[in-house]
Amino acid sequence: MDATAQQGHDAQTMRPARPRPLSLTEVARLAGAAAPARTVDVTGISLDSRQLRRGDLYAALPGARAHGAQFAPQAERAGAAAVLTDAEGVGLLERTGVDLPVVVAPDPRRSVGTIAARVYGSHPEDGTAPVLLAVTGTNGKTTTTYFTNSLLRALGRTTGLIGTIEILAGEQAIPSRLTTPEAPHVHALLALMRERGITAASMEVSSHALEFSRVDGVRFDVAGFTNLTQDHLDLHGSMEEYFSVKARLFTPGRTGRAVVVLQDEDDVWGARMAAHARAQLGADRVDTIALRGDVAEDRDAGPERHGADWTLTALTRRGIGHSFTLVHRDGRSLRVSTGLPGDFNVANAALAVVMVLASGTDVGQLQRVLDEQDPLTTDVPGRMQLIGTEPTAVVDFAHNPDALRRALAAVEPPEEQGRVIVVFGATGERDRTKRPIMGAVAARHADVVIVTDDDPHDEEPAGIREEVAAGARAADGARAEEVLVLAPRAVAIRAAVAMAGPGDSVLVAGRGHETVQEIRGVDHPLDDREELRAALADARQGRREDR
Ligand SMILES: CC(=O)N[C@H]1[C@@H](OP(=O)(O)OP(=O)(O)OC[C@H]2O[C@@H](n3ccc(=O)[nH]c3=O)[C@H](O)[C@@H]2O)O[C@H](CO)[C@@H](O)[C@@H]1O[C@H](C)C(=O)N[C@@H](C)C(=O)N[C@H](CCC(=O)O)C(=O)O
Ligand SMILES: Nc1ncnc2c1ncn2[C@@H]1O[C@H](COP(=O)(O)OP(=O)(O)OP(=O)(O)O)[C@@H](O)[C@H]1O
Repeated sequence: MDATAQQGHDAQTMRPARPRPLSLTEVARLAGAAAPARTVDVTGISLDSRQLRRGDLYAALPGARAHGAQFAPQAERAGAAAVLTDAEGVGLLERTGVDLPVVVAPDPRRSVGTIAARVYGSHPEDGTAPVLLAVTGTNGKTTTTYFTNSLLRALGRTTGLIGTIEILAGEQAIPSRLTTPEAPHVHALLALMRERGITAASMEVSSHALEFSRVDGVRFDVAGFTNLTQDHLDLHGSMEEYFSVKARLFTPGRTGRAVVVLQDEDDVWGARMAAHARAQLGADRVDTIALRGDVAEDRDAGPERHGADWTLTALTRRGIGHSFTLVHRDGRSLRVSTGLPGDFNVANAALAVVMVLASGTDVGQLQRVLDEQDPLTTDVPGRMQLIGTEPTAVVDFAHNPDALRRALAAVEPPEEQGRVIVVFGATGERDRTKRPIMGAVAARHADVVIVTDDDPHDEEPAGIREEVAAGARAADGARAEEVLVLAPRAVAIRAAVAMAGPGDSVLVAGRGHETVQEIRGVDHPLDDREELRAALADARQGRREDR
């Protein structure tokens, strides 16, 4: 076992075995700062004193709660070789009495990625870095990266993955903390992947990552866009700003090619992202996928409504999933199927296929792999995960209005033979505006709405539940007969199962693969899949005893 593997199960500690020492003078140059009075070589970079290793550059950055310079004494004790900070940080450093060489840059966060790329050698010039695929968008990033990972493996590649659920940089899977890790970890992981012989990697890129420079210095081969719907307005303020942050990924410094999904004729964001990508990268470096034929007919309607390169046709149900054909306007076509339920997984599967093609795969080879290995029928933990039948019981990660609407549609019993019962809540201290909207979506698409807790964080849980339930009660055109408010979550799940008949569907939404619920800084073990499984088993047992 090598040193990095011995560090255990935390992605934050994973580093390549052979960093490339970098002088502080070079650090200053990369940061656009004056040369330091004292120079020294650094062999790593960290923006967290708790994860710092001997010889690292400590990037002391301003944050929402604190300024990193406050933690410089801890960084010094951990063996920091130097500090990179801003003007405010210098003042704080002086008060701490830390005696390390310092580089002062106007906006140091913006140079962390470039410095990390150099010191870890994540993008060597000899072209031996893994082929890198990025997926961004409000929903579907995790699923699409699981799909690209599975396709690339089926094609014989040794693959890596960075995303919300886990990080794969070799044999071990490491649970993730963030959808996209901080820039030092991203570059360390990419360099480590190369050392371990990984030839292709898929990565989720969140809007937080783009806003906080977590993927600066990363050059992707192909970037994919799933969709843009309401979420994270607490960070971005407006949909326009949210779009412009996502659009940063589709620029020449960050990606070679782009693949953009066009949902339907009303999908302004997809059409705008395609136009933006074409303007930035050149039309021949962008592929669009129209999920419906009528979108493709817009080909000559101007840059905003540029028609699609690929059109999805012949969509049919296959088990609980779908099969379909992707047809290129030059006549090429691919038959694709996925065993994952939901129309949105058709979109995710199509995006994954076109991204893998765009990364340089031959159509014939890809078709063979699709036919022979069924790579798009792969498990994605907590995404439309079927826990039981009779009633159909599903755990899904839907935690915003669009995802919830689509997940509810996907669990609809055939021909109105049963009811839909949904259990969900909303996260505390995040986008409050989506709470009543999610309540209304649930009331319009489910027969019974059970509002409960998600991760309240430091917010009062009852208040969050009430905001969601108020939206459900006030919804126009509501289908729900009942809106119940029940907590804790395990009790809400049991109540849903207790009222479900064999032909009904129970959807437990919002937490997917998560295994702890955070309330006032304390993590409480909670896994929706286990709770639902246990509730179903008890209900079965109860029925047996009643007989
Ligand atoms: C809004 C946001 O992204 N915040 C991240 C950010 O926090 P911050 O800069 O405000 O940090 P702070 O606590 O004020 O501390 C300031 C600085 O001191 C450092 N520090 C702090 C304490 C200490 O003992 N030593 C130390 O060095 C911190 O590393 C930081 O650089 O930097 C921290 C350190 O890297 C992150 O942990 C933290 O993510 C928080 C936990 C978070 O929850 N982020 C979420 C919202 C997020 O990024 N989510 C997206 C996906 C969203 C989605 O699609 O659903 C993601 O990509 O995961
Ligand atoms: N293409 C899509 N369009 C709309 N909703 C989707 C799509 N794909 C998945 N979903 C819904 O969104 C939920 C989250 O899916 P997934 O984890 O793949 O997305 P994500 O973008 O990675 O989300 P997050 O960043 O919050 O983890 C799913 O559980 C499902 O309900």
